[in-house]
Order: sequence, then structure tokens, then C-alpha cells
Amino acid sequence: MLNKEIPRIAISIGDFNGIGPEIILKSLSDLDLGTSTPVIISPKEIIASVLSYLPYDLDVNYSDDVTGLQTGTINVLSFAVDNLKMTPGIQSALSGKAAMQSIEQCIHLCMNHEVDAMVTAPISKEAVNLAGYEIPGHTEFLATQTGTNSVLMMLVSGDLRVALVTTHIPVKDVSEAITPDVIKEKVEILSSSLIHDFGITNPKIAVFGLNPHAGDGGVIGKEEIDVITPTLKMIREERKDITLHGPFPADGFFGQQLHKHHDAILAMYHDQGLAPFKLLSFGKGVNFTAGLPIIRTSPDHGTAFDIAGKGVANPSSFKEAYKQAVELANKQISED
Ligand SMILES: NC(=O)c1ccc[n+]([C@@H]2O[C@H](COP(=O)([O-])OP(=O)(O)OC[C@H]3O[C@@H](n4cnc5c(N)ncnc54)[C@H](O)[C@@H]3O)[C@@H](O)[C@H]2O)c1
Ligand SMILES: N[C@H](C(=O)O)[C@H](O)COP(=O)(O)O
Repeated sequence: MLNKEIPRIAISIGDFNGIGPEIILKSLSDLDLGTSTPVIISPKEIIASVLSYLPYDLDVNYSDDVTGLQTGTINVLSFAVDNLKMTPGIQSALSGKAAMQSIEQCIHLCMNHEVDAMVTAPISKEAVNLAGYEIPGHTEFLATQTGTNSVLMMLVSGDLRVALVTTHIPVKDVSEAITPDVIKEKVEILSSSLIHDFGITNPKIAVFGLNPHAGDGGVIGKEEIDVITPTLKMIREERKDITLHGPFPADGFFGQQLHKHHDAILAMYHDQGLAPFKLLSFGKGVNFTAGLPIIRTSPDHGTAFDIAGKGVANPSSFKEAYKQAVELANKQISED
């Protein structure tokens, strides 16, 4: 039986030829099973195989059905994969398909309130595309599968929160994608998440410019003058419950420690925000998708194919992602 008073956390297996299964099991090896219930969605053979080379004697409950899940143990909700074969370090359509089946099942469990949150292990975007899923990442897939028009990718590490206006698109398309509506939408989701998910009243948000030196008065690009600055002005007039600073030149922002004076930073594109975030979070960052009707977190790194199957992967970011999911789920359970 599952105790619904403590958070039930679904975990997608990620690409089983990457480090996903290893960091999941390492993270759960010292988990207090009295305060949350993990449910890994994976073929049981994958878990058994990775456990065979890890030095843990874990209490695992394998089940083919949600009715078999239990509190006080690590659950594995198993599904079958035809011709299953692990090839650590080598991505394949087979591992891409299994990764997506696991994510789909996690979403289904969350939407049906069979679990309270989901944590995703890393997928290879190439492998899932090989398997026929034309998606650039979890964020976009979760939005479509949950019927959500707009979501926000937010990376979190303690008080450092970096969110993105654009996510997985080519750099050449970024300028066109930054419109007043999109900026407004992302500020809405970000401020709402800061207030409701993170309990911050009157959040202070720093917004980056797009161009070097935030355009330098239009000499190095006009997006700040034409789009970003007027949109921020419009939002400031409408939203007296938040403080919006910017647009800041992105290059010196973190060096000047300005992130310490803001509850979140809204960057214009992926690497502008995530490169400094990953440097500052010391491998303990969490990727949180804000704006969904369900709770989803993830580690801030990828499949690490170069070290898959070697037992050397660092689970710290996955552990933080799991902890963050439990925290958010506890908050939701207490509010229900
Ligand atoms: N959440 C996700 O699903 C997610 C996140 C980021 C990248 N990715 C995907 O992962 C794939 C590989 O991406 P990449 O090579 O750019 O980045 P990566 O994070 O997989 O690897 C970069 C380097 O960091 C090392 N590394 C990463 N995580 C580690 C860990 N936990 N412990 C020890 N070393 C670790 C790797 O060995 C590698 O040398 C791509 O398809 C990418 O899109 C997925
Ligand atoms: N942008 C993420 C990162 O660098 O950590 C990563 O690609 C994962 O994105 P999804 O959560 O959308 O798969």
C-alpha cells in the first residue's frame, strides 16, 4: 500500500545507455524512505543490471502495476522493452524509445494523481529523435503532453534561480523569438512560480539584454530598444507586486555579484543563462519546469555517455532534483 500523506515521486529512467540509472540508484541509496516514496519507471532488467555493479544492498520492490507499489521501499514500476540490450555509452533508438516511454508513464501518473511529482533522469535528444520523437527536450514535451501553452525553464540552486525566455532553439532564431508577448508570458510564469512555489513575496527579477553590452544604445543591436525595454516598462506599470530590473548586459552581471541582489534572473537564451548558472551551482543545480500543472525537476547535466557504465558518475545534482521535488510536493500536499 502507498501512504499518500508522504510524497510519492515518479522517476523516469532517462537514457539507459547513459548515467541515468546509476545516478538514480546512487541518490536513493541513502534516502530516508520514511519521508518520500520513490517510484522508478524502468524495465526491471536495467535496474538489476546497474545494481550488480554498484556497492549497495538496496531494498527494491519490483511491480508491473501501480497497485503493487509500497511505502518504505524503492519501487520499480517495470515495463517491457522488446530485444532489450544495454550498450553503455552508445546511444540508440531503443534507449531513446524506452526513455520516452518512461517519461510518458511519469506524466500519466502525475496527471492522474497516482504520484505527487516527477524527477527526470537525462535523455539524449539525439536518441529520442532516432526513436521518432521529434522533440528538443523534456520541457517542450511536458508542455504539449499536459496541454500547457507556455512553460518556463528555470534552473535553481539555493537562492540562485535562472530562467530562460527561449530554450532549445538555434541561436540564429533567438532574436525573432523574443517578442513582447513572450517576454510578458515568461515574466508572468516566473513571478507566479517565485511567489507560489518558492514563497517569495514581491520578488525582485533581473532581466538580461540580448546583445553585447545590452546593445550599447542601439550601436550593437536594437532588440533592447525596440522590444525588451518597452516591454519591461509595460510590465512595471501593470505589476506593482514585483520589481523588474534591466535589461542588464549579461557579461558582467554575475562577476559583479548582482545575482545576489535578485530572486531570479531572466536570460534571453539557453547558454546566456545556463553557462554561468552551471559554473556557480557546482554540480548541484536543479532544472525545474515552471508553469506546468504537475511538478517536474531534473538534474542540470546530460547523459554523460563518456562515463556510462563505469560507476563513477556524480549523483549530487540528481539528489538535489529529488529533494526539490519532495519539497515542492510537500508544499502542495499541505495546501490541498
Ligand atoms: N536533463 C536532460 O535530459 C539533459 C540535460 C543536459 C543535457 N542533456 C543531453 O545529454 C546529452 C549529452 O550532453 P553533453 O555531452 O553536452 O553534456 P553532459 O552533461 O552529458 O556531459 C558533459 C561532461 O560532463 C560530465 N558529466 C556530466 N554529468 C556528470 C555527472 N553526474 N558526474 C560526472 N560527470 C558528469 C560528462 O562525463 C561529460 O564529460 C545531449 O543529448 C544533451 O542534450 C540532457
Ligand atoms: N537545458 C537543459 C540543461 O542544460 O540542463 C537540458 O537540455 C534539459 O532540458 P529539458 O529539461 O527540457 O530536457
